[in-house]
Amino acid sequence: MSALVEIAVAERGVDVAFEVADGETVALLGPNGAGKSTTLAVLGGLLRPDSGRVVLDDEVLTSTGQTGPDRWVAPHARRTALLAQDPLLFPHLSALENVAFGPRSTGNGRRDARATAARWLAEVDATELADRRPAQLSGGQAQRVAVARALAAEPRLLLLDEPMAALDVAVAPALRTLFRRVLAEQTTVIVTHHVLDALLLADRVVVLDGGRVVEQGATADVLSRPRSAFAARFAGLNLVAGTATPDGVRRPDGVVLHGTPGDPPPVDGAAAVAVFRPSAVAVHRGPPGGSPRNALPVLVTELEPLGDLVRVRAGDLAADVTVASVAELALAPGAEVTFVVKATEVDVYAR
Ligand SMILES: Nc1ncnc2c1ncn2[C@@H]1O[C@H](COP(=O)(O)OP(=O)(O)OP(=O)(O)O)[C@@H](O)[C@H]1O
Repeated sequence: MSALVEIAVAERGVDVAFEVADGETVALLGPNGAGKSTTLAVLGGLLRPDSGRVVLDDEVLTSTGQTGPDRWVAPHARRTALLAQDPLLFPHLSALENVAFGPRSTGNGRRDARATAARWLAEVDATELADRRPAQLSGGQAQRVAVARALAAEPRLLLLDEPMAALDVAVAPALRTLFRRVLAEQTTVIVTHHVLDALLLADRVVVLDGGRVVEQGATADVLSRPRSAFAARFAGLNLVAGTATPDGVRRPDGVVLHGTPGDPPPVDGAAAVAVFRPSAVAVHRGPPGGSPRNALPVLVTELEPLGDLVRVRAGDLAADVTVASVAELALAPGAEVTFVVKATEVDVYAR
């Protein structure tokens, strides 16, 4: 089941277009207010766009402001399933009855629906929870039952809105493993703020910012060679945007970062980005002496613990340094320092 999405919701400043191939999982990424939940709501039929269309294989679910008659398929008739942060199980039904609800409502007999529900509960390792009411389930258990309920309805398109966000960090990995298994063949759109979800679950990512698609592509490509500031930050990489020089990128302020041009190399003078890891950055109090390294004068904005290291943030840029060097250099917000990175650590891509 493949999906075509081209929608605009003027009131929310959202205007996005992307496709989901059959069996593919696409992650919608982006900062708060980017339009991710709005897009999911339109896909699930909870919100009507001002214009655009949503097409699942050959069936038009939504069509507004296009040539031809408007079309609108009601949420329950779309065969899409939405799983949100909060599992939203029916409180008066057992776990098994909750999961059987979808098969029942698509016309299956009671016995068949219960058999399907039992199969899905087993699939999510929740067989022993079958007779419990939602109030007797932990957050992680309830979310597993909600996953079974969503999948038992055999949705043509599964919509996941930060399904791990409300869970303990201890529970999230098990659920992620479960999703990895059950999403393999399922056409899915997932909204997430976690890089691991994108890496482990999504074939492709679509990055939204300010209601627009700013970048999309195979997950590994976008996260290792981000073109947008958001994707770089999401992937934990530094990104400097500017125009291409023969061996680097010139920032609007004239500072040039030298690096290794990607393939194909950006055209001289065209928009380009330089990408490098925070761990490749050394922090100096003054300009580095003599060597031909890249030097970026910056103002420290924030220090964050990062395992054994400290992430030194300077606006959009970051350097990972040892606790000893933070002490030695007396790093603190407001400190004027130089981020230094070797050209061999910098990759340059066309934007
Ligand atoms: N119910 C609503 N009514 C009107 N505007 C809304 C509503 N919900 C969201 N918006 C606006 O629509 C835009 C897109 O918001 P949306 O919730 O889709 O973003 P998001 O990417 O899901 O953000 P977050 O990561 O914070 O959930 C924002 O400008 C937001 O303020």
